[in-house]
Amino acid sequence: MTTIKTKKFTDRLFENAQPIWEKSHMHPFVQEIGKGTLSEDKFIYYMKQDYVYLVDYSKLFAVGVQKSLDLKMMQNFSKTLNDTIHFEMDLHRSFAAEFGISHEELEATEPTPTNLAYTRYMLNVAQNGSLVELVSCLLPCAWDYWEIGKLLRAQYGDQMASNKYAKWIETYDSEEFAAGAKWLIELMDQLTEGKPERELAQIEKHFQMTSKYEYLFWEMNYSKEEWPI
Ligand SMILES: Cc1ncc(CO)c(N)n1
Repeated sequence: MTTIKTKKFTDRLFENAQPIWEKSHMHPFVQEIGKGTLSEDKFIYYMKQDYVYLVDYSKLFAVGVQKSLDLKMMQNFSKTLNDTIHFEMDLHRSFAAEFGISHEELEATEPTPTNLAYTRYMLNVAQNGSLVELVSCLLPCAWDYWEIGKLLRAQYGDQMASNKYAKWIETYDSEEFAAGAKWLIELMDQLTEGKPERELAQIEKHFQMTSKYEYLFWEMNYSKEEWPI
């Protein structure tokens, strides 16, 4: 007897996003983190922008708590919120300390046009859309960072001892970070089960859009985008 494995909705999301994700994976900013050759000024710029990004990103999990369908889901959203503001942002705080940047300076960072557009897009969907639409915005951030963590470990794992950004790779390749990404993938499949194509297409639109913003974020860091006025 042969069993037919039905394709999950997240398999479709993953496959269709590959052209965008691959552009992120090949981006010089990502590759130079992997090699440890990225200039410190670019990395510091990124840590500061990412810190204020994560403040808003965390709020999406808080909206998830509010929109949860049951207590288990609430626990998962609040755990991921907690992991983001403590575990993940500790990475930024420890790199900042290494580079002589205070917590106050980190928090006072003015988001750039790209950063602001990205977080406003997600917050708008979170506040005006459904739970599954919110998850479609959260997912590429968590999933592709996990992919990048695994990829850089596979590509440059043998050079980690001399890489000053090793802690970054270790964070996104960690069990803790993977657990959050895996939970969001499962949640997406659970919430989309039996949904009509019209709704799936809307969800995929958010997934693709936030994937594109992920790419733009790498680009923004590499060019150290600033407000022109
Ligand atoms: C821009 C961006 N996307 C995703 C993550 C992973 O949480 C992050 N730290 N920053």
